[in-house]
Order: sequence, then structure tokens, then C-alpha cells
Amino acid sequence: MLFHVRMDVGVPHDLDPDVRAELVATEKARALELQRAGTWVHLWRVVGQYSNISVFDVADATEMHDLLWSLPLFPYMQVQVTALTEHPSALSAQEP
Ligand SMILES: O=C(O)CC1=CCC(=O)O1
Repeated sequence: MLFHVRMDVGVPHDLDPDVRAELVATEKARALELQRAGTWVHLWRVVGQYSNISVFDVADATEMHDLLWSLPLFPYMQVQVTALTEHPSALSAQEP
């Protein structure tokens, strides 16, 4: 099941720089792990913003929810999630 997710990151300016660096490094390691596993299918930066647009391929909404909540930066994110389904006009939906 595919989900489109927008994450807007808002780390407090007064957060200890070392804590911030550790959070970002841990988030990156988790993102790379999930991309290599095929779960985090797309990860794009939104131009000019500390935001990303991502697509996840997970079993269901519960897995999506748990994954998002487990992200190191989750406490500092606003997250918008949209469930996706196949469009009937998509090339991939056509009969051979
Ligand atoms: O920088 C972001 O948009 C938040 C984030 C997601 C994965 C990652 O490494 O950083």
C-alpha cells in the first residue's frame, strides 16, 4: 500500500547543536535503511523549505503510522499523509 507523505521539519533553534546533529544523523541512517529495504520509495526535498515529499510502500495504515512515529525527527515534524491507489488511466493499470 502506497502513501504520499509530506514532512515539514521544525527543529527548535535553541536545541543543543550536538543533539540536533545526532538527531539528523540518526534520521538519515533510518531513512537509508528504509530506502534500501524498498519501504521508503521516494524521498525528495521541497525546494527552499526544510520539508520533504516522500512515498512509502507499506502493508497498511498501521505500519505507516508506526513507521512515522518511530522516526527520530518525528517530534519535530508536521506530517501530512495521503493514501494512494492506482489510477485507472495509469500505464501500469492497462491490459497488456
Ligand atoms: O530533512 C528532512 O526532510 C527530514 C528527513 C527525512 C529523512 C532524512 O534523512 O531527513
